[in-house]
Amino acid sequence: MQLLLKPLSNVFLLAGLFRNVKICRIKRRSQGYTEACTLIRHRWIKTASNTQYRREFGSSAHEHNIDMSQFPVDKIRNFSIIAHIDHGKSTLADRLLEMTGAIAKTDRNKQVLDKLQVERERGITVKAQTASLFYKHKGQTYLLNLIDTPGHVDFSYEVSRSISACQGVLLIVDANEGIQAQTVANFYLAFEAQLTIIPVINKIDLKNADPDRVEKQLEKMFDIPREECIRISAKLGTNVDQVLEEIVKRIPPPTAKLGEPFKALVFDSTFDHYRGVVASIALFSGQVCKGDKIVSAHLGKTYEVNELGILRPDEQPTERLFAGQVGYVIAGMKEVKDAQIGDTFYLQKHPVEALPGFKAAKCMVFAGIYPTDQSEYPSLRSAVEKLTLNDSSVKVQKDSSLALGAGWRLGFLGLLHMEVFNQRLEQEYNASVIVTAPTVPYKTILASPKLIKEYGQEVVTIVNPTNFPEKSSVVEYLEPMVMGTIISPDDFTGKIMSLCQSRRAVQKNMVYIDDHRVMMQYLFPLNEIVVDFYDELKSMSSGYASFDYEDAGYEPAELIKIDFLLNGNPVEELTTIVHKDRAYNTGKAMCIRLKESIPRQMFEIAVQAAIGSKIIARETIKAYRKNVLAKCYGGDITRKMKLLKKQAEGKKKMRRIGNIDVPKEAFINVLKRK
Ligand SMILES: Nc1nc2c(ncn2[C@@H]2O[C@H](COP(=O)(O)OP(=O)(O)OP(=O)(O)O)[C@@H](O)[C@H]2O)c(=O)[nH]1
Repeated sequence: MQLLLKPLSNVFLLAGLFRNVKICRIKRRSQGYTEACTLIRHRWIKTASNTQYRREFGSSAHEHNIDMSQFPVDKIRNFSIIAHIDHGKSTLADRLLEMTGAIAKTDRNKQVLDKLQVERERGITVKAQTASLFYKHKGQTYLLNLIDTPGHVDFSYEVSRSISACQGVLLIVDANEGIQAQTVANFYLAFEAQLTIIPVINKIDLKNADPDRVEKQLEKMFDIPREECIRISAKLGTNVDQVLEEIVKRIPPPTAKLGEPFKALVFDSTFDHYRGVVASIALFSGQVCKGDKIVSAHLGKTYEVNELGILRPDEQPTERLFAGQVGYVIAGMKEVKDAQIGDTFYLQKHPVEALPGFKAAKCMVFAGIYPTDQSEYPSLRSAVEKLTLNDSSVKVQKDSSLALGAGWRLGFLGLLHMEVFNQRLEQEYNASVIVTAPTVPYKTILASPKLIKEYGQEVVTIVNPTNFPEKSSVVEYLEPMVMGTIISPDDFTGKIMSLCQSRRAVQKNMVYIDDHRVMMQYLFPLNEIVVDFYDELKSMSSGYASFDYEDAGYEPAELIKIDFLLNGNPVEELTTIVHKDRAYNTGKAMCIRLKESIPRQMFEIAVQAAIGSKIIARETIKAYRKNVLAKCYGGDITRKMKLLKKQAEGKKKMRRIGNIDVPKEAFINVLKRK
């Protein structure tokens, strides 16, 4: 295969020698930090020799104006890589990019598609990315469009979006860990979408790898014949060439109609500070080129195409995009709402029927977000707007509170999703925010005519605990439920069962997936698993158990609102809704954890939990005077100033309630049971 690729790369190399610096605009998708990277790269490229450049980026960056018409639909394969978290999707994507010449083989090219700072720091994929690869097989060049997807349960919405633009998937399973909870969830996503599934057993280089066992599991759970599995090591590159061959052989080309009018699905979009919205599209029919006037079926707005091309994985402009291809389009869309994910684009002169959109992502966790300083509200608003364009699964609703001022109530797919969003706000937009304790969306059936009139309906979803109506004005409270799947070695079955029972879960199913591994399914109240269930499950099973969940509707529940007070001042961020039977224990435990999280201050602090006007728990934080200058005897003024400055910086990370400073992370930490 290397031999086949060589002539292709030579052409690119020659093209590169004559190309203009402008061509090498290495434009990463996404925000702030990536733009900084772009500038640095621009500068570097200008001074670098071609040889250096090639070493850094590989031959593909020199390609330009590829004539996409040389890729008839039957030579196109659109596929996704799906797997449980950490089973090696991004590593395999790196190898595929390297082997097809899209990037150079250097150690620096690790997890190339994980572009966000948070992805690299946390070692997880958050945002699905696209890369077009050119692959030569039996004398023919194929265009393989690869969409890398996240593995964590919170980001499964990204997986289902990616899948809608594909005809096949590589289902990666770790040869040591075997089938895990998200493997099951992802398999069914692809299966229900009727995609071709290529099972790939990864990490066969590991000492404890047992691919035979994994093959048996795949056969038992999904009816996948053993001979269909490909055994690889994405890290070492073993058998990755076979994966490329099988993509071409097994995955069908898209059923695109070139002769029909242009119709494309928007499956992703990002916001670029300089060029506006960059939309990723999958073309179902026709073709589009620069200057074309396209219409968004959802909004009915018309835009002129300024630039289009493919992602390799950096943007590479082309003259046209054809039916069956996946690429990007920039069309002067300035408003973040202009490129809705799931929308259809068509030509103004040839209107067509819109493609079916996506089911809206369902938010499982809600939290209030407020600027630390109200004067920063406008800049935070623009950051939230831009970030939600990149992450359309976040639900945004304006909110305001007496204590915290103007802000938003945001809906997330899970707690990790929420943490990642906040981290991105801070890292990419330099925003300083207060995040309230996360809550799940409860429902109430209202009885009070006054409230029914106020809300305009009888059944209301409550996403802000401070608005939770009193028992006297409702017929019934309802809480969201989820069906949880746990896969674990059977040594931990007993412990896991008691953990689930302690979380008010009801067992629905239990099967052995092989001699030692068991899959259990439980119906959980969402509130019981949202904050710390997964951490506890992991620690009690020494990291071996995996967990995934899906929406299972609502069930009636006896719920109660608990307020928390510091020296009599209510702490709105902590208001919590719990099951009636848990009220006393939760109130007590949260007071204790609050006491541990708030540093002692110069006066005594009473930490109280209350239901209505009744105090149900109390802790006291003793007075303590922290004199940061105590160690500075003598008259070194600069040292004193330094210490005072450090203390002031520490205070920025605090939220002031009355005259009490509370560390911001305390609001989430107090909800964690261990
Ligand atoms: N030994 C070995 N390690 C591997 C192999 N493939 C991936 N890894 C390692 O497994 C870890 C996870 O790999 P990733 O490629 O980030 O996994 P991922 O599935 O993309 O993870 P998420 O995007 O977070 O879901 C990394 O430390 C990789 O170096 C392999 O074939 N052999």
